[in-house]
Amino acid sequence: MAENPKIRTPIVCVMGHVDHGKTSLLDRIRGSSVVSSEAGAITQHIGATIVPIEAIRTMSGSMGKVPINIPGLLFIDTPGHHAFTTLRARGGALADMAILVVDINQGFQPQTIEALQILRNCKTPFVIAATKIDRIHGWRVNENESFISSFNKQNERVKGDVENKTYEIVGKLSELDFSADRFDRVADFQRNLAIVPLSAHTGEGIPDLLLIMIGLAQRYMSDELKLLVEGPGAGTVLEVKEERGLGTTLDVILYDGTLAVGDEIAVATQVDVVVTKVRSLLKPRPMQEILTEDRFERVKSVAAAAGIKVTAPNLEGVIAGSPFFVIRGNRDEVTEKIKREMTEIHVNLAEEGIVIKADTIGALEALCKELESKEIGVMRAEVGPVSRLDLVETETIKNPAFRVLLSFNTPLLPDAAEIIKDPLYTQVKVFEGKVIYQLIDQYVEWRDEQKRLMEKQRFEHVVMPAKIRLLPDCVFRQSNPAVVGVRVLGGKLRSDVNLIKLDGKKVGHLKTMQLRQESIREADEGLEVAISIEGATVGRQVSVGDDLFVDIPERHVKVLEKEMLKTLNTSTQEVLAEFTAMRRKTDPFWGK
Ligand SMILES: Nc1nc2c(ncn2[C@@H]2O[C@H](COP(=O)(O)OP(=O)(O)OP(=O)(O)O)[C@@H](O)[C@H]2O)c(=O)[nH]1
Repeated sequence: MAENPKIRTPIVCVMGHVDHGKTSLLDRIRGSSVVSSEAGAITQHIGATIVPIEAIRTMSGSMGKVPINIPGLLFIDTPGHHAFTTLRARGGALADMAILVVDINQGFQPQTIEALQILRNCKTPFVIAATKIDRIHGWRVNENESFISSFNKQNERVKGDVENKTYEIVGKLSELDFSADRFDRVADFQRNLAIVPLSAHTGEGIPDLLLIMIGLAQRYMSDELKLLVEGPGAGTVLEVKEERGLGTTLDVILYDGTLAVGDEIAVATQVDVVVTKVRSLLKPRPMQEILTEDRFERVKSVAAAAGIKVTAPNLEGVIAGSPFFVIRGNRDEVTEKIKREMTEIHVNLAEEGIVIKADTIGALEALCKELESKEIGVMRAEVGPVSRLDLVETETIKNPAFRVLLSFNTPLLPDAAEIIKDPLYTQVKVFEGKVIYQLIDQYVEWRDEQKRLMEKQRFEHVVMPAKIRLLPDCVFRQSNPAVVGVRVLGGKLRSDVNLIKLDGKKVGHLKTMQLRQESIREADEGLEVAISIEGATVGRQVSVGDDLFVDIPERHVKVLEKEMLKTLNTSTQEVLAEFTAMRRKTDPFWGK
């Protein structure tokens, strides 16, 4: 038995990219724990597997000599970050710790990064399981051995391969600001992530993984794991299931206190809180009794941490992820608490920002936190599918960059899907996705592109600096309008601008521009073009050989100097400097 029974079993969730081996790892851990325990020592659970400390000690042989006061580890059987974000306790993740599975041969994938972000935001301690080492070319299997012992038996090439692949993972993690190393080289587990190379198929490295998890829990989490065995049960609904002959049942992970038959309990439905009485508590039958009629074994009570099936009246409509509390004379307090947990997201909403919708409160919070870390404000965050009303409300957001709805893992209702097809109905931009960071990337890419387009439009209307010289023998018409040949000395000459002399005196309005009889809108430095000037007569306001500036309004100079300077070529920058120097001779603050 555990030396200190007051610490409860830490709850562990396995996460990682599709097909990287989450289920295989869980199966292996389950299988090995059955094999390593004395018959009957294993307690069966619903929706979860408890690996008792004795099993971990047996598996790890001499490695497991360290004093341990944690009763074991409880693995949630459903892997993935959806489970992680849906299963909540006290406004945070239900899982106390996590294992992030990374296929050592494939390295990081989109969902690996997403899981990392979720874990970082939830401040959940975790370990990296670098799986499938048995697939490394030339690997010699040493079934169920510790990683180090099996690694030392490999040839140099294989060793080098493992090292390189591990370093690739270290490198990727460092890009994401995590400091990590192979577990046996980590001195401070609070600062550095441990990477445990292992194989779910051969069991190599599994003892190391379990020991590291135990070590982490007992060194850094003892406070959080203090158990109130005597208190009323608190848990999270893992699944709502119809069972033959039993009706609607709840699979519950109890993380605190005790739960007994006859207890009054409170759980949430989509719209309300249900208070009901526990009819029975069920555990799966041990393997050897599987043939008996009843698939479940009835128990009178359970203490945390445990996975248990609960039957009771009125459970229809209860939702997975709901809080589960035993009521002991504090009914109102408990129902209020559940209502709060179901609706309250622990994030800061911004005054100006986008709208987000997600399938669960946990997912909503994860998305919100990630957006916050990227300094993207969220004005409204809600659980549920995207409705027409959501779009109508998003439409009222003034800033077009925020007139956006991110829909994470939740469907668009038909009426909403209908109107987003037609830009006449709604200008709301909707992004849908199942991977948080990809969803955010899509939005950011769109937003930056919109910004570029808007800037481009604005900049197109800015009068560009240019300096020109009237060429000799090129006066085609004296006046009304004057038509003359000019050379662009610098900058960018565009039509429809006012021309002035170098001392600021007005000349006239450059109306049109031609190059070899073709109308053009723009001429760069060095070009010789014919221009028409309204309001000027050659010989009066201007003469052949004169140099002229394009007159730039003061507020355009501000935009040019403050926002566009980097986009201007050297020649244009030089003309701008010359022009502003002329203006600032009489007014040093002109255009500033
Ligand atoms: N050789 C080898 N194959 C493995 C190992 N772990 C998993 N696999 C294989 O990899 C594939 C995917 O493994 P799963 O455990 O189903 O992966 P998963 O991450 O649970 O997949 P999803 O639930 O679809 O996200 C299966 O074909 C497994 O047999 C391992 O350690 N070694």
